[in-house]
Amino acid sequence: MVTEFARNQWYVAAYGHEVGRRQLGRTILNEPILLYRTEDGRAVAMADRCVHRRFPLSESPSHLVGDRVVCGYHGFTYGPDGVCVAVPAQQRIPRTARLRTFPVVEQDSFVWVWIGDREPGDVLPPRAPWLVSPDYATVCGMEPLNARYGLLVDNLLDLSHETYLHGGYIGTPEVAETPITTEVDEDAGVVYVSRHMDDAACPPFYAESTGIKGRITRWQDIEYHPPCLYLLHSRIAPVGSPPPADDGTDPHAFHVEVVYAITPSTENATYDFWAVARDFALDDEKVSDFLRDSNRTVVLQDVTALNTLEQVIAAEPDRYQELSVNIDTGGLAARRLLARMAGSAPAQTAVR
Ligand SMILES: NC(=O)c1ccc[n+]([C@@H]2O[C@H](COP(=O)([O-])OP(=O)(O)OC[C@H]3O[C@@H](n4cnc5c(N)ncnc54)[C@H](O)[C@@H]3O)[C@@H](O)[C@H]2O)c1
Ligand SMILES: O=C(O)c1ccc(O)c(O)c1
Ligand code: FES
Ligand SMILES: [Fe+2]
Repeated sequence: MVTEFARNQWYVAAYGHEVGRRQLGRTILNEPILLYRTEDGRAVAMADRCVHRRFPLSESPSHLVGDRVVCGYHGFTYGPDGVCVAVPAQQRIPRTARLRTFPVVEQDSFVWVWIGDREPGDVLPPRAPWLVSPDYATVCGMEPLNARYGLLVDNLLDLSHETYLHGGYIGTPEVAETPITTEVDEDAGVVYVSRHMDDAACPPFYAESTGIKGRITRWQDIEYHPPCLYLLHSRIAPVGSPPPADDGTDPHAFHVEVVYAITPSTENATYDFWAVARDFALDDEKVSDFLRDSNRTVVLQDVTALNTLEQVIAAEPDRYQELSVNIDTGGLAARRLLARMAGSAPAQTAVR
């Protein structure tokens, strides 16, 4: 699986609601990053290391004064552009006293940062509009993973694991039993994996939230925008319901957009951002509470499994042998695109 990082890409650093008038520290692609919001509401990102003696500016007693951040060790003070504006006991400020800043885009409830040695230019992060749409109700969270990000990519691109890891929540026998189709849009660099189950058991995650009592038609349409954004268009309808109409309306079905942002922190740590947006029961707080708790449990089941796998793989000699089968085609396509983005040849593994 993939461990090299794709640089010159957008990565989710935080939810917008996490970035405010107190400093937040996140490490992304091994870069310690300080995040905070200026008094006029702009999210800023800069190196989380004082140029003087490396004290972290996200850690107390470092603190904000207006839009400036004051280092908590000897008082070096920096503006939101990273430039040092004051050092203790002298007027002269060395020209080199400045923090590297990172381009920031706030979009679809995420704070995205650009990590690389080039500027993003007009490249924007991929979209997840449901998370801020009035036509959807969204619950979200983030779990830190003590595992390399490629393990989470593999996990999310192959949902057959739901039958085994997530029984009683989102898994049923039909998920692992139903074959998938995989397509890659090479130009856009997007991987599509679809699994359409015509007649399946309805897992509690959907039975409780939609109120459906019997068996269902269940579509899982994955759209992975490497490196960071994963979308699962989930369509649930009572078995035998009509498909979406030609004009795109789909009144007989329930739709859930399951969004993950996979942000590598270090070689063996990852931020696992998750969000579940639904187009039904919009004002029902009980449904929101249920989906939030249920999805957090699902995420923690994956976190536990992937943390275990990380220990196993970290202890294995390099070039250990994997065996891939049909369910892995999406994950292998993702690895190929990620390796291309990271500028390295993908490790070959034949699908048998
Ligand atoms: N899925 C693929 O294999 C594939 C391949 C290439 C390009 N694309 C492009 O990706 C995008 C999505 O493709 P797709 O095949 O998933 O789209 P689709 O229109 O076939 O719908 C599939 C998914 O979209 C959701 N959906 C359908 N009607 C909806 C409605 N009225 N409201 C809310 N959700 C609804 C359902 O959850 C369903 O799982 C499209 O722009 C398509 O052109 C998809
Ligand atoms: O397949 C699903 O429906 C589904 C729902 C919630 C998740 O967090 C997920 O990973 C998959
Ligand atoms: S380490 Fe920041 S002022 Fe000394
Ligand atoms: Fe999972």
